[in-house]
Amino acid sequence: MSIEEDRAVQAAQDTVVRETDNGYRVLGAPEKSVTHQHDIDRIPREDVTQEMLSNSGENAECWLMYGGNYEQHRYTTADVITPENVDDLELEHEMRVGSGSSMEGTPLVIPGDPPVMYQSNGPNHVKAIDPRAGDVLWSYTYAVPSDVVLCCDDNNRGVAVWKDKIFMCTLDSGVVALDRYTGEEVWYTSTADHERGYSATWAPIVHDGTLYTGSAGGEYGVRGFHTALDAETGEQLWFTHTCPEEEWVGESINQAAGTNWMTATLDEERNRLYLPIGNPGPDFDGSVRPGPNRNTCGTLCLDAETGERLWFHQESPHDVWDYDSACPRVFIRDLEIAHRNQTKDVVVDAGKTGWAYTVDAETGELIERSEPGVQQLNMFRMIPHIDEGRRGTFMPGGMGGNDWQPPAYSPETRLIYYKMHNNAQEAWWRFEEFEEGKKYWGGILEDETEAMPDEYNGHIASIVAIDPATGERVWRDWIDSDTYLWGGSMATATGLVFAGTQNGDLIAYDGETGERVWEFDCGDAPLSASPMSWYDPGTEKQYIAIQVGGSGWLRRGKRDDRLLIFSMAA
Ligand SMILES: O=C(O)c1cc(C(=O)O)c2c(n1)C(=O)C(=O)c1cc(C(=O)O)[nH]c1-2
Repeated sequence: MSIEEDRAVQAAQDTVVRETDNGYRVLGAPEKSVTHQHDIDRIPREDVTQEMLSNSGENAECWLMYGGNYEQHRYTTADVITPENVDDLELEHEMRVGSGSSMEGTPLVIPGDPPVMYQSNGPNHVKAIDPRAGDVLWSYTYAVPSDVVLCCDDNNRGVAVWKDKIFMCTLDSGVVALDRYTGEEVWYTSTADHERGYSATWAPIVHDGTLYTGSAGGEYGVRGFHTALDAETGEQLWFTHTCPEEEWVGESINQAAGTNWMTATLDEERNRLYLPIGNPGPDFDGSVRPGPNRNTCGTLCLDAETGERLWFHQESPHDVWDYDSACPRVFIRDLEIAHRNQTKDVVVDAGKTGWAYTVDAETGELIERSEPGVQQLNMFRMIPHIDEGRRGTFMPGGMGGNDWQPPAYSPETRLIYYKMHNNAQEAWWRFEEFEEGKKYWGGILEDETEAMPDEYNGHIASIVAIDPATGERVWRDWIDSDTYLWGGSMATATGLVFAGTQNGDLIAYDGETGERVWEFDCGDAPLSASPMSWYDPGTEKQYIAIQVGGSGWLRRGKRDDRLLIFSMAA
C-alpha cells in the first residue's frame, strides 16, 4: 500500500474531530474498526511466552514491553551501532502512521521471520507493521467516546503483549485485548467511569498472565488506583486505591487523585510493582486536604499478587506545586553503593522536583538524593494561600524537573539518563467547588520566564546523566531550544544514548561523557516519543525506531506525524 493509500485508511478512521473542555482536539473514530492493509499471514504464529518476556532485556532481537524490560531500563544489547560508526546510521523507512494526534509511544518488536512491530498512537490506534518492508499489516482503531475528559491530550504511549494478544489502554479508562495475528478484538474491560474524569494513556504490562494497569484523571478530582486483570479474559483480579483512606482527613480522600498514569515497573523476584504516583487533588489548593496527603507524588510499592500496599516514598508531601511523580521507575538489582559499602536492589526516580531519588527496593527507604538536575527556587518554601490572586514563583515549574518522560539506564555505564527542565512558573491559588467530571485544580500555573536566573535563560531543556549509587550528576547537555524535551531516552550496550528534542532532532550521545556523536534532523515536527531498537538476524541489521509528532501537554509544531525506522548493517 502506498503512503497515500495508507493515509486514506487512517483518514477514514478519524472522522470525528472534537474539542475537549480544555481545547484539545480529539480525533476519534465513530466505530471500532480493523483493516488489513497487507497480507497478515506474514505475522509468524508464535506466541510470546513468559520466558521471552522475562528475558526481553537481554535479547537483542526484540523489544517486548514499554520500557524494554520489566525493570524499565530502555536498554538494548544490540551492538551493531557504536559511537565510532553511528554516522553511518541510515533512515530506511518513513511511514505515515499518525493521525494528527499525540505521538508519545514506544513500539514493540516481536522477534521472528519477519519480526513484527506493534505501534500505537493517540487516540487509540494500533498497527501491526512488517519493519523489514515498512508495510502496515493490520490497523485497529478504538472508538473513543466523545465525552472523554483529558487533561493533557489524547495520549497513548504503547501496548503490551502476551501469547497471542496485544493490549492497549483506552482513553475512556479501559483495556482492550486484540488478537495480535489479525487485529480482531478479543475482550474489553472498563476499569473506571470516564464520565467521572478517569482516562488511561500509558502502556500496560503483562506478567504471568496478569495485566497491570493504572489510572489517570488527577486533574479532575478522581481517586487514583492500580488494578490487575486476567490477560486471557479481562476479568478483574484485584483493585487497590493508591491513597489510604485512614491517612486522609475527612472526605478529602474522595478527590485524592494520586493517579498512576505511567507504566508500572515489575520486580520479578519479589513479585512487586513500583508505581509512579501523581499529584493530590485539587492540584494547588492544599487547604481542602490537610495533612501530608499520603500516597501522592512519589513511588508506591504493591504486592503484584494481591495488590496490597507495601511501602511508599513521597517526594513532595502535601504537594501544592503539581509535582506529579510520573516517570517510570528504574529498578536496579545489586547496585553497588561503594561509599556505603553496600549492595542493594534499588528503585530510582527523578521527579518534577529536579532531584533523582534512589530508594531501597525492600523498604522504600531513601538511600541517596542526587544533585539537582536543574535550578531550584522557592521549592516547598512558600506557604500556599487560598485567597484568589496570592501567588509565588517557583522552580522547577509544573513541567519538572522530569515529567513523564521515561529515562534509560545502562548497566555498562551505570548511569541513568533523564530529561530535566529548567522552568520558572508562578502558582495562583483559588478555591474551587468540586464538580464531577470537571477540572478540579484549585488554581493555575503560569510560565514566568522573567524569573529565570540569567545564566539559565535560553536553556530550558537538558539531558542529564545521574549516578544512582552516589547521586552525582555526571554530565549535563543543554539543548538549544526555547521549550521542553518531551520524549524518553534509550541506551545501547555499545555506550550510546539516544534522545529526541522538540526541534525535531534525534541525538546520540556518548553515554560516558555526554559528547554528542550524531544528530539527525527528523523534519518539521517535534519528537515527543521514546526511541527503541532491535537486531534482525534475517537482515543482519540493527534498527532504531522512533515516532515523530507533537504530543500531550505541549502540542507544538506541525503535525507531520511519522514513524521513522533507521538501520545499520552489521
Ligand atoms: O494526574 C493525572 O492523572 C495526569 C495524567 C496525564 C496523562 O495521562 O497524560 C498527565 C498529567 N497528569 C500531568 O500532570 C501532566 O503534566 C501530563 C503531561 C502529559 C503528556 O502526555 O504530555 N500527560 C500528563
